Amino acid sequence: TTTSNEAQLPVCDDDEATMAASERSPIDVNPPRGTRDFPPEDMRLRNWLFDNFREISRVLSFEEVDFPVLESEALFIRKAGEEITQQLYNFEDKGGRRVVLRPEITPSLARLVIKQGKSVSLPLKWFTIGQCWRYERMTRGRRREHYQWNMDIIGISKIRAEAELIHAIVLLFERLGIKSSDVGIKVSSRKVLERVLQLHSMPEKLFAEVCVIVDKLGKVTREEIEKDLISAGVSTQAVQGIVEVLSLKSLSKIEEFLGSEEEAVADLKKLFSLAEHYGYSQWINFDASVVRGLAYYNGIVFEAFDREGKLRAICGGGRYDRLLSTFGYDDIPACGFGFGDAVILELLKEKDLLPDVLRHVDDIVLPLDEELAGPASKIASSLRKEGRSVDIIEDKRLKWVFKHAEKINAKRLILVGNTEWQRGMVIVKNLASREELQVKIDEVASLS
Ligand SMILES: Nc1ccc(Br)nc1
Repeated sequence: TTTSNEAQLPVCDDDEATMAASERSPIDVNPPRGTRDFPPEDMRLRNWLFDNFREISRVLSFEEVDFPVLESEALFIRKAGEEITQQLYNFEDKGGRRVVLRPEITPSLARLVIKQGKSVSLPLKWFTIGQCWRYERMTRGRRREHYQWNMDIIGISKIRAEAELIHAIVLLFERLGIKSSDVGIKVSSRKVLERVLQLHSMPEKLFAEVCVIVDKLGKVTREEIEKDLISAGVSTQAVQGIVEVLSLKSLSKIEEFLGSEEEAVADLKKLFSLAEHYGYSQWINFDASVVRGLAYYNGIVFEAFDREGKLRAICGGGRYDRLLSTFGYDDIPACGFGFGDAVILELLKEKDLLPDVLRHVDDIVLPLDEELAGPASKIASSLRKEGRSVDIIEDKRLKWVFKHAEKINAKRLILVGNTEWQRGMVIVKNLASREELQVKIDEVASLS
């Protein structure tokens, strides 16, 4: 009851709970717009892909790290007009802090490198697989989250770092059955563009914004790109210089254009030479139009693409030697890549390379009567302690159990029956050979 000066309390949980289900308006059971659920069959495929990411990270001797999906918005405030910063999933938390669901991993990794400071010895080779977010108006109906495998090398200024990262990507493709005839990796260096701007006396501060604009090549018209460059303050001569250099189709043409002393040329020659020794030359090719869309790259950049040109970039990355100073700290040379979980699966589907990731269980334990629930538990427990996966089934007819066993690819069916139990035995049915044995209870677990 309430006195006159007490506000009428809202309907309390009990009332809500006692309301008949039919009176509640049903909640929407779909996940939030642009996000995905992973039911078992999708989760098995995702785990299969991530296990491959982990295996390549292992053979490259990278260490796994992780970061919060929630980050300070300050980590991603950049002025270069990147799509990624224009689509921040940002908000103010209950403490009034400006936070984001991270759109990428690299800034978090840089933050941890800074935080760990002198306590870690360089070089660092870190990897992670993490969910990244963007808030895009759903007009385009694109996803708002995806998982990215990130590999980063911190503290190596030599081209070895880029060569190692590309090796990881190539090994991953080969491990998944993808061939160099299916996929290529375009390689260039932002130092090419940087030099063109210098030759046209363009201010250094325009560099990042120019790269972000030029990255739209192939996505928007050339006219739009030229217009954006002009409005960013690039002179018409510099725009022509950019257009000319981006159309050069070979490293030798770049060398002719910039001169063989250019750092960009030396870097790229070194990378292609190392590629020969790694044995992955057939996977990479120079393409001056590759700049990638992140503001902080300053050197070699690369991206993998399907040669049929049906899909978006499969992965991409590059050198970012000057990221840490944008956070107010001393720079440390770094490079890395991000590899999303979506395009690769589209490619594998296209190439009919998706695996059959079926559910597998070792044993089904079936008590044949109610009062055998305990004995069945004892059997299951002993099997599980031996590391066998066990599915205890109750209240199901044998016909259903055999169907279920086939669906989950069970190896054995263990029937716990009264008569046998009284004699200290159970029935073990090998579902592949159909062989049936009576086995002593304490020998079931050791029987493989
Ligand atoms: N950066 C980013 C985040 C989320 C998705 Br989906 N795509 C790109």
